[in-house]
Amino acid sequence: MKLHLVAVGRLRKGPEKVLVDDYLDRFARTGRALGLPPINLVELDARGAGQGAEADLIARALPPGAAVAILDERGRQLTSPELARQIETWRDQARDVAFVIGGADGLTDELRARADLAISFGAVVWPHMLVRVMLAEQLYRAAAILAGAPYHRA
Ligand SMILES: C[S@@+](CC[C@H](N)C(=O)[O-])C[C@H]1O[C@@H](n2cnc3c(N)ncnc32)[C@H](O)[C@@H]1O
Repeated sequence: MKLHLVAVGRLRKGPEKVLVDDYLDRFARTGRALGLPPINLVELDARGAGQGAEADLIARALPPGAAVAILDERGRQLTSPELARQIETWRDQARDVAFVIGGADGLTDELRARADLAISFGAVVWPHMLVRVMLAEQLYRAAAILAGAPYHRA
């Protein structure tokens, strides 16, 4: 299994980068004992070329055969344990997974149609850099749930 986080835009030095790096480090440490690999962050820079150019970059970044989990406000609002179980299922199937976060222009209908899962963090639209932070935290939380660690207390 390989895990990829495919995101439009480059995160510069700043609070969001500190948080993303921290949660991805924690995921790597907690996931090791669970057979979960570190998350490979793929940053795509379309330099404001628009949704079509971003879609092309995303399509090229998706490993063949990988399950595609897009972040989309119109998607499903999973509980954290549900996300953890989904990741466990992909791990048990030895399935590669690509989590995809769009840029300012969002994701295309084509990508929405081909996605295996669309994850929503609520009906409101969040800035993509904050979605990256929230996803990194939820992935770490998922690993903590699977490990039975006390981080998740709900
Ligand atoms: C600024 S938003 C793009 C908004 C764009 N106007 C649209 O209609 O999709 C950038 C990216 O953040 C993610 N995103 C924003 N809000 C979200 C939410 N509530 N749940 C999940 N992902 C979200 C999506 O991947 C989106 O493509």
